[in-house]
Amino acid sequence: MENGKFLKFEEKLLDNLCNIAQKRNYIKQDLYSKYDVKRGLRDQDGRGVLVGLTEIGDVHSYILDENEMVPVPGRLRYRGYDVNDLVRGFMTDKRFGFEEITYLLLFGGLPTKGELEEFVSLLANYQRLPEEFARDMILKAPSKDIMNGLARSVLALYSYDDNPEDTSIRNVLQQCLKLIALFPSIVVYCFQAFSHYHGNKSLYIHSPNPQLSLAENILYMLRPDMQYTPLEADLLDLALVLHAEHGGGNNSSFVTHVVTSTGTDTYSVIASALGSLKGPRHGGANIKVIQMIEDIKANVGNWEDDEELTNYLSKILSKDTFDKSGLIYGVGHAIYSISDPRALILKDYAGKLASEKGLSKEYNLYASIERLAPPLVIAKNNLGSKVVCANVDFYSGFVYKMLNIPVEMFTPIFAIARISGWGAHRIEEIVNSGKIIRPAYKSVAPRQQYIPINQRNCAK
Ligand SMILES: CC(=O)SCCNC(=O)CCNC(=O)[C@H](O)C(C)(C)COP(=O)(O)OP(=O)(O)OC[C@H]1O[C@@H](n2cnc3c(N)ncnc32)[C@H](O)[C@@H]1OP(=O)(O)O
Ligand SMILES: O=C([O-])CC(=O)C(=O)O
Repeated sequence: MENGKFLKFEEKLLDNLCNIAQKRNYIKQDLYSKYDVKRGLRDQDGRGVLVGLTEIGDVHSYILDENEMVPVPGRLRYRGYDVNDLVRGFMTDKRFGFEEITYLLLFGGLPTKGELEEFVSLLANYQRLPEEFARDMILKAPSKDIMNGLARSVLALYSYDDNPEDTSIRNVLQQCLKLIALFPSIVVYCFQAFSHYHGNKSLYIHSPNPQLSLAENILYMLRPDMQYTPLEADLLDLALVLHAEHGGGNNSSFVTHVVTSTGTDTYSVIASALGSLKGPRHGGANIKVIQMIEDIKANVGNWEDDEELTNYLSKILSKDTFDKSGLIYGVGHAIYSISDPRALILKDYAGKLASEKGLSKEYNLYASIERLAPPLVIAKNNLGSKVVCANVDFYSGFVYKMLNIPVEMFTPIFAIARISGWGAHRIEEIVNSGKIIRPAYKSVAPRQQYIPINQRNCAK
């Protein structure tokens, strides 16, 4: 078929197939309650269905009072340590925290000074990509999406591993450590390829510097002149620590457990987790928040007017504007209610940086949305007495923006952090050699008699 004709035929056929797919895949919504399906793996009261045990991360958001859930300010613990205490610890001592927290997540205890030094030097030795990897796997097929480039690179690393299928703890640990060390270079090179081939900018490929922390290396490789300030490196390090882990039930860590439970290799597992994190309802929300704020700035005449802002937020919720998903990004959380402790920390730094950089008006816009959006989300979704708050993705992008980090890097930075948690969860799943994860789906399709092809009617 000639090209023009094919395009018309294709368009009509796809429209038709799309209608059929929509209609034939629809399941009557009342069947979910009839069969007591735990949609989204949630119980009636919104709590997640208990599907596993972990010692890695603990997310706390309510207490039970006479069997009633009472919301409390959110707490996050890594291996039993409160994240606020961990952050205070390394920031007071003026050292970088991400490597130490990675050690804690993987090995279950805080390292001594000597243990940390050995661990840091191991990571530094793992941070160089295989010879020609950047040229062959990243620069030759630049992706418009850095998460896509990252996942593709992770899968490609399988081919450079002499022992990719070995799922012994020793081998998996080494694979995870190598990936943790390599993620900054892969992400930055994917970004450089994107900005050169899709943005017409000069191409910079700086090798990582083994003397620098992981956070410093991101900035060092990202910047054409390799320069960054201590404050920029400290804040990026803090952000990495805050994003490193969130229990076994968050979508990407659960994916890590699910895919690990099949017995597959580390590269397949981490690529799957990356696919999960990229989603706008999960880690991809940090990019969406920035786009949403730009959209609000362009469409709301006076951001300081609560009424005007509320009207626009309502239009976002009713799918009339912005990306028409009906979501106010950066708001709401599967577990937190009154507050997400990470959002509180990031908000604090966002406020300080904004006043230094003359961006207080924009900071106030964020703060207004944080105040105005929750009641609107609650009303729109009939959530009754539920409490909704800003999540980690709400202020993180604003902080990155003030550190001059490009928006395309936001979710990949989340991945650079969260791979520490994924590595720990993969090892925990293997050590405890769980069953293959395989929940049930009830079939609600009516039984059908086979119809020979010449007696069938067209789909309507
Ligand atoms: C790192 C992270 O993953 S943090 C989360 C990042 N994601 C976002 O910021 C996207 C915006 N927020 C959301 O979509 C949701 O709050 C989620 C996905 C984070 C959590 O969703 P749930 O666990 O379903 O939360 P919850 O039970 O409180 O939600 C109840 C209802 O309110 C809706 N809702 C919750 N938050 C929002 C929001 N910000 N905007 C619009 N609707 C919302 C949910 O979609 C859900 O509707 P449904 O019952 O029709 O599915
Ligand atoms: O726990 C969740 O559902 C989402 C998540 O990963 C986080 O907030 O860091």
